[in-house]
Amino acid sequence: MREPGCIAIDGPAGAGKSTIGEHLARRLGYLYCDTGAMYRAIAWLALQKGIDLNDGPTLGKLAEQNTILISKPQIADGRQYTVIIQGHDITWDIRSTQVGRAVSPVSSHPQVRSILIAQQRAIGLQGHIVMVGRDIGSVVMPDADLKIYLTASLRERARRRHTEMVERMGEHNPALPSLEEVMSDVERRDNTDRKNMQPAKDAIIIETDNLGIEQVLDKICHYVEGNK
Ligand SMILES: Nc1ncnc2c1ncn2[C@@H]1O[C@H](COP(=O)(O)OP(=O)(O)OP(=O)(O)O)[C@@H](O)[C@H]1O
Ligand SMILES: Nc1ccn([C@@H]2O[C@H](COP(=O)(O)O)[C@@H](O)[C@H]2O)c(=O)n1
Repeated sequence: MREPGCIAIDGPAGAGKSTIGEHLARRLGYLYCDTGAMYRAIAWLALQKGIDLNDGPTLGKLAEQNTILISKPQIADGRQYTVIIQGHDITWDIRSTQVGRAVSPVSSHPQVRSILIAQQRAIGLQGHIVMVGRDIGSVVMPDADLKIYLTASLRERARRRHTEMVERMGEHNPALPSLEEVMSDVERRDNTDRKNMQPAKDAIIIETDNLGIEQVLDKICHYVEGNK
């Protein structure tokens, strides 16, 4: 039996896709691709250029005409990878609250999706890869050998994201948003993303509210073993 060539991990914001995806790829010696970074890069560029986030055709052209380069981290500052567009290293900029608020409207346009999905498919077809996103198992790589859909309650996902911000920004930082603010941002994103984040029919759904990172990884590795 063969190893899975592509493992798709989908799910809503804060479900743990990037954390689990990166660890899993390292355990298996696979490539790791976070497709959310590509949508975020286009949202960042749209904000820089002052493009109307409702203007699908212009945003589609922006995605078509700008190459997003995603490479190994190179800089040891906690990044999972480096993202470059138009010569700018935007690895951390794409994690800002502004980009977080712009990315779902940008990704909702079919003109943007069709361009990025084609690029993601080309990456996925290289094989031996863990791809994380919203629609990897359902649309980008419908023939993926293993499809995982990670989820957790809205409150738990917001709590995780807020904890991460406290660690990064410090708990007395005046710019630190409250848990309620983080929760409403995550909820807004869920609502806009809903149409494009349905689990594939053959996805294994893992509820992670009561599971730690290692437990989720062990569960997925169990399915990887079962696929061999
Ligand atoms: N099972 C888990 N238990 C506890 N914390 C977790 C778990 N999985 C991930 N986390 C933590 O939750 C936070 C969000 O995880 P992560 O960034 O991987 O989510 P994501 O699904 O990729 O989110 P997004 O779609 O917004 O990028 C991180 O701080 C991570 O360490
Ligand atoms: N396959 C995907 C991946 C992401 N999106 C959109 O990008 C946003 C940011 O993704 P993160 O994983 O970095 O949070 C996300 O909210 C979606 O709007 C997508 O549509 N498809």
